[in-house]
Amino acid sequence: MVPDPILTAEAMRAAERAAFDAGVDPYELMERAGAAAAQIIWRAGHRRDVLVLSGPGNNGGDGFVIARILRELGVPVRVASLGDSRTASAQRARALWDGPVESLADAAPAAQLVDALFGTGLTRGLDAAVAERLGALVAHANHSYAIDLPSGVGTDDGVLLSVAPRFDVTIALGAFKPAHLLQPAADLMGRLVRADIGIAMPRDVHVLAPPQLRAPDAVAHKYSRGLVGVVGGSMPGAAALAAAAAARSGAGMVRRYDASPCEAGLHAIVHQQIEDPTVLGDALFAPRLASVLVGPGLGREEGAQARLGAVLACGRPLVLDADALTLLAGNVATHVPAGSILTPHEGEFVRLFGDLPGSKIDRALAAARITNSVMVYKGADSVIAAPDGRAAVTRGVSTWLSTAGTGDVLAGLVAGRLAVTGDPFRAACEAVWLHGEAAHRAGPAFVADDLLAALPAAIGSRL
Ligand SMILES: NC(=O)C1=CN([C@@H]2O[C@H](COP(=O)(O)OP(=O)(O)OC[C@H]3O[C@@H](n4cnc5c(N)ncnc54)[C@H](OP(=O)(O)O)[C@@H]3O)[C@@H](O)[C@H]2O)[C@@H](O)CC1
Ligand SMILES: [K+]
Repeated sequence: MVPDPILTAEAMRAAERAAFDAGVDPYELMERAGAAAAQIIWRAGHRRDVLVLSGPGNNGGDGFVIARILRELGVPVRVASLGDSRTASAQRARALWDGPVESLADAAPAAQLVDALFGTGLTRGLDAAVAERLGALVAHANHSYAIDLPSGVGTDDGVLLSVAPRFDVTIALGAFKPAHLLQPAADLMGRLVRADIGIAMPRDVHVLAPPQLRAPDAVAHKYSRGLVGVVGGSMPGAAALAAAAAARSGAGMVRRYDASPCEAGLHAIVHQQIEDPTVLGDALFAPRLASVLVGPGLGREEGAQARLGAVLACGRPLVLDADALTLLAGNVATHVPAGSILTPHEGEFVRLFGDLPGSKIDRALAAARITNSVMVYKGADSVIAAPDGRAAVTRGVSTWLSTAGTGDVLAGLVAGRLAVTGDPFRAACEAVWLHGEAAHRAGPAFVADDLLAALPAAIGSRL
């Protein structure tokens, strides 16, 4: 499956320039964008009156194309603008609109509202009066559509430059932009649709796509399918959740190494109680271990630090989560073996990497480069980033995942998929997708344990 690209405003302009260099007429691109958006609005099936708000740039130009096409389709359309159109393409689109143009301040509401005020060219927040008028017109409409982006959001980082309303539908032109996926802007998008405008684009940064998984082959055995080690510590519950997720990830076998006695858990999981970090280190040198997870339930006391040290020295592919990340603060650049996977949430990320500049995608990529490892930067808008510049961003993840233990389940899944695939970026992407899919299948108000039962079906859906 070809993943959906995510481009910054500058990368989008570069793709646009490349299309022009290849012979595409600049106005033709605006026609394509406007026509694609008009078709989406038309097909949404609401043919009641439309008010198109048109800004000074090319986003406003798209608005005039949309207005003209919808009117040709028989929809009653009015246009309100913020003033003159400033680009050649927008002026041409405006000239082809043969209806009146009202002022934004005076325009009466309509059943359908199209926001074509600002897109990727927005550099600062809207004037308060404009933002307020936009909000009022959206609130009045039964159906609202944002063209490319809701006016007021920062394209590249998803911050709100001014107050912006929530739309029913957002039509991303050409590519998704970071704001479509990153919070808080992502929350305003409503149903997010991408309109193809037929230009080539890089896909290093993309929306997390459903993975293509494989059933074990005929000669598979438990070791060839991947042996996962889960190193726990003083709190066995979190390690038990992680180990159970690893056991249902498609891996062949899971071994737990805890400091304390193990309470009853899955019989399929082998448990070893090892308190001495030297003995733990020796156990982890087992050549068959295809991945080792440490962090869930590790604790933060001195003994935990020693156990973490044994893991960092073991030479197996690592997944570092939870307490392991807290213990690594201050040493992350020097102590994390290259090729590991780190799974920080916001607080852990800041403790590890401080105040890195840029969007969440930029920060995840920078952290991946600093550690030469894959980053799973968790949240409502999780970003998976690799040191080579690839990144995948989640979309539409269940908000019910914000409950205790779901991070432990994800960490176990990541370790499991790492044991299966041997490829950190791919493993992280597969695990994050399966985790989100299991959450959808678990429905509302689930507990982390319920995700475990949903995992086999989530895997089955991608075979
Ligand atoms: N790239 C592509 O492939 C394609 C792109 N297309 C479309 O083009 C859109 C990008 O167009 P764009 O670059 O003209 O920017 P846009 O968002 O319309 O606004 C810029 C204007 O607003 C102004 N301005 C900025 N902030 C302001 C504020 N707060 N309050 C007031 N004014 C403000 C700014 O002026 P200045 O900052 O200089 O004052 C400038 O005049 C993109 O989102 C998509 O819809 C498609 O047509 C075809 C394919
Ligand atoms: K817009």
